[in-house]
Amino acid sequence: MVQCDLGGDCCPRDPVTDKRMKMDGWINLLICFTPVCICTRRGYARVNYPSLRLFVMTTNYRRVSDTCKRHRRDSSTMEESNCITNQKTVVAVVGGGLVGSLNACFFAKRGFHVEVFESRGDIRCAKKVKGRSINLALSHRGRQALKHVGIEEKIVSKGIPMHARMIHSLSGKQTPIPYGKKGQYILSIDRANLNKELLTVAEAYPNTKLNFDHKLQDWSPETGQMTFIRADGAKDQIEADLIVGCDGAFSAVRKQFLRRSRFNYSQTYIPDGYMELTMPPVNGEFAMEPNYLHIWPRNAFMMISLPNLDKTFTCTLFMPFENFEKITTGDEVIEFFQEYFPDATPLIGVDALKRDFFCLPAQAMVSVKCSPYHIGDKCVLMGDAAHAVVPFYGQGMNAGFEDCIVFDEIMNEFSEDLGAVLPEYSRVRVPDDQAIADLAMYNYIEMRAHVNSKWFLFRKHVDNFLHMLMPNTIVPLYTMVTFTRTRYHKAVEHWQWQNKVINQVLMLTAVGATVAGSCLLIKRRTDVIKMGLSAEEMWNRILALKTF
Ligand SMILES: NC(=O)C1=CN([C@@H]2O[C@H](COP(=O)(O)OP(=O)(O)OC[C@H]3O[C@@H](n4cnc5c(N)ncnc54)[C@H](OP(=O)(O)O)[C@@H]3O)[C@@H](O)[C@H]2O)C=CC1
Ligand SMILES: Nc1ccccc1C(=O)C[C@H](N)C(=O)O
Repeated sequence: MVQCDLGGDCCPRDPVTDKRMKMDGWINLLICFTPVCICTRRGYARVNYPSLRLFVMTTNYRRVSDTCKRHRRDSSTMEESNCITNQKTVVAVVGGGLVGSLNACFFAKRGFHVEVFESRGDIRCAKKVKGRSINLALSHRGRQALKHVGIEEKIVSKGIPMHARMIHSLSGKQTPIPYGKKGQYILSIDRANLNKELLTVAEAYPNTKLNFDHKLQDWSPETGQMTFIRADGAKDQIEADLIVGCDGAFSAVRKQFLRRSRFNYSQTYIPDGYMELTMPPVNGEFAMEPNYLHIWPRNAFMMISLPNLDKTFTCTLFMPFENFEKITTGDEVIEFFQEYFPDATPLIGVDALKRDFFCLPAQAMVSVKCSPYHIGDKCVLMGDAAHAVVPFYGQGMNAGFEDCIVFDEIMNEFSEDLGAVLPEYSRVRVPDDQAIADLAMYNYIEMRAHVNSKWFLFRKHVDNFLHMLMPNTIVPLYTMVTFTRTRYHKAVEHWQWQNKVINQVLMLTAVGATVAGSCLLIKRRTDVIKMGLSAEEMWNRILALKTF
C-alpha cells in the first residue's frame, strides 16, 4: 500500500506498468518534446498520444505529490488514499463556463488530474465578458454545490436576496408574491463574477490546469483523443481517460453522441426572444425596491427586472419575435413601453430606450433534451450540454451545478468505477433534467399570465396555508424546486398529486358551501324577500363572484 506522508513514498505509478515513477522530470520533458518539434515542422503543433501521456505523468508526479502534502495537512486518510488511487485518471473538462469550472473543482478534489479546455480566452483578463447575460438566480441546489467546493459564502455575499416577485400592474400598482416562507429567498448573481471565482478556485488545485483558447473540434469515443484548435489556428491533439462535456447548449462534445445509435435528441426554439435593457440608479440608489424580482406580466409577454450590485437593474423583455419585429422606430419603442410598462419607462429613460432597443436584436432561447448522457466509460455530458433549458425557472445554472453533486454522489456509491458510474448517472439524472426543462417552459406562462389571475393567487394562499399545517405533505412546487433538493421529477409528481387533492377538497368545500347556503336561503326565503333582492340581482352577485 502506497503511503502518502511527507517522508514516505508519494510517487505516482506509471499508468501502464504500474511501477512507481522516479524519473527525472527533465529527461521526461526531453522525451516529450521530440515528437512535438517534428510535428511543428508540418505546420501545426501536434501533441501526440505518447508524448502527452509522458507529459501528464511528469506533471502528475509534481502535482499529485503537492496534493498529497496538502491532504496530509488535513490528515484525512480517505482523501489521502483517493489521491493515490486516482493519480492515473486524466479528466478533460471541455468548457470552462459555470458548470465546467465547478466540475473541475469536484474532480480535482478527488485527486484526479484535471485539464479544463475553454474556447474563449481567460475571462478574468477580459475587459468585457461576451455572451448571454440573463441574470442568474442562485438557489438551494446551486448553493449546495458551491458549498462543496467551499465558496458558498463568498458568492452569497456578492448576491442580492430576492424574497418575492413584485408584480407591476398596468396602473403601476406593485404587489409582492413571496417565494416561500419568511427567510427564504433566491439570489441575483452576476454570471461573469461567478465564473471568474470558479475558475480561480479550480486553478488553485495543484492537480488542475486551465487551457484557454482551446476550442474542441472533434474527438474519438473509442480512444478519447480530442483535437483542439487554438487561437492562432494551431491544432493540439490530447487524450484523456474521461471527457466531461460542459461546453454549453451547442456542445461540440455532444456531436459525437448524435452519430451513435439509440441516442435521443431534441431541440426546441421557443417562438419568443429576449432583449436586455438597463435601469440606472436614481440619485445613487436603486430605482425600485432591490430585494424583489420585478415582473410586468402582460399575458402574452412580460418584462422582468433583477437587481445588480452596482445599483442598476437588468430588465429583460421576453416577447414573441413577431412583436419585436413590429417595433421599428424609436417612437414606436416609446409608444410600446408607455402602453405596457408606463412605470418603468421613465426609470429606464426615454433616450436610453430609443437607443438600446436597437443595439442588439432579440436573442433566441433554446431547450435541448437528450439521453443518455454518457458513452461507455469515456464521456459524460453535464450542464447545458446535456440539458439546455429556457431561463424562466431560474434553474439552468442550479440544475447544472446539481449535476456535479449527483455525479459526485454516484462516484462515492460506485467507488469511482467509471464503467458503472456513467450509466448510473444517465439513469438517475435524465428524468430530473427533463422535468426541469418542462417546468421552465411552464414557468414562463405562470410569470407572464397566471400571476394576473385571482384564482392563481388564491391557490397560492391555500397552498401556503396547507404547507404551514402539513409541512411534509403539502409543499408548494416552487418551494420543492427552489429551496430543496427534491428530485425534479419527484417534485412534478408530488405537485400533480397535491393539485388533484387540493382542487378536489376545494371543489367539495364549494359544493358544500353552496348547498348549505341554498338551504339557508330557502329556510330564510322570507328574509331575502324582505331584503328586496330579485332573482336577477342575486344572479348578478353570483356572477360578480366568478371573476375571483
Ligand atoms: N443567464 C445567462 O445568460 C447564462 C446562463 N447560463 C447558465 O449557466 C448554466 C450552465 O452553463 P454551462 O453548462 O456551463 O454552459 P455555458 O454556456 O455557460 O458554458 C459553456 C462554455 O463552454 C465553451 N465552449 C463551447 N464550445 C466549446 C468547444 N467546442 N470547446 C471548448 N469550449 C467550448 C463556451 O464558450 P462559448 O460561449 O464561447 O461558446 C462556454 O464558455 C446554464 O444552464 C444557464 O442557466 C449560462 C450562460 C449564460
Ligand atoms: N432568473 C431568471 C431569469 C429569467 C427568467 C426568470 C428568472 C427567475 O429566476 C424566475 C424566478 N425563479 C421566478 O419564478 O419568479
